[in-house]
Amino acid sequence: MDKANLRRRILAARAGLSEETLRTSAAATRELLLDQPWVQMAGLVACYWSIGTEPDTHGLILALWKHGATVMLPVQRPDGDLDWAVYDGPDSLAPGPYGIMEPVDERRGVDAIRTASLVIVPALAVDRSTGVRLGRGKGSYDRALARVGPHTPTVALLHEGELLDGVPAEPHDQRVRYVALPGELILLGHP
Ligand SMILES: Nc1nc2c(c(=O)[nH]1)N(C=O)[C@@H](CNc1ccc(C(=O)N[C@@H](CCC(=O)O)C(=O)O)cc1)CN2
Ligand SMILES: Nc1ncnc2c1ncn2[C@@H]1O[C@H](COP(=O)(O)OP(=O)(O)OP(=O)(O)O)[C@@H](O)[C@H]1O
Repeated sequence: MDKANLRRRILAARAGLSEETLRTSAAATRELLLDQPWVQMAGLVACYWSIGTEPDTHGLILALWKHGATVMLPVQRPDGDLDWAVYDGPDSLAPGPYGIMEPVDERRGVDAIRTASLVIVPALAVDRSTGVRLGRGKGSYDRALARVGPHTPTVALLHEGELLDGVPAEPHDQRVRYVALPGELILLGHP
């Protein structure tokens, strides 16, 4: 299946998830991540402000922030690349492109992600054997993840059924090291 069809298939499946499933999945993923020492110890976390049927991050972000971590969220640039700005509580956000909430804080630049100690990204699917990530098709996270060093943990949040045996990959496609499913955190074994 090509990328466009796979995206459509996954978005259609997500559209069928109940509010209840979205809520319980988010809680399970949040607790699982917050239980990891390497998550608890991360001082600067790059995350995303979830929308619609994406794996929900709002509770996770609030918990990380309350715990004392600095959380950066993407700020969409017109060229498709991602700038970064710091979350400072629920009142620090305003709607940006695609209706996604973005921090009003100063922009830290596209390279700010290099300094994160933990990177949590949205994905529509991840390849179980290679870690290759399928995104929304704008290449934004391919550019952002290309700046992240090999020792920084990268985690894609997925719903059940989105960790696949085979995702179409092109040379520019970036991989993630972990996937977090509701109730299951998986360290992918790719080199
Ligand atoms: N929450 C979130 N923030 C993000 C991304 C993302 O995928 N999710 N991005 C990743 O690059 C960037 C924004 N790029 C985006 C590109 C396309 C669509 C998009 O196709 N949206 C659908 C509706 C989404 C839904 O409800 O599931 C649309 O507009 O029809 C969204 C964001 C940066 N911030
Ligand atoms: N490093 C890069 N610099 C500029 N453009 C890029 C880069 N990486 C990918 N692109 C472009 O982005 C477009 C979309 O790529 P692709 O379909 O692989 O996105 P994706 O990985 O699914 O989505 P995303 O990265 O936004 O989550 C492609 O046309 C690709 O050429």
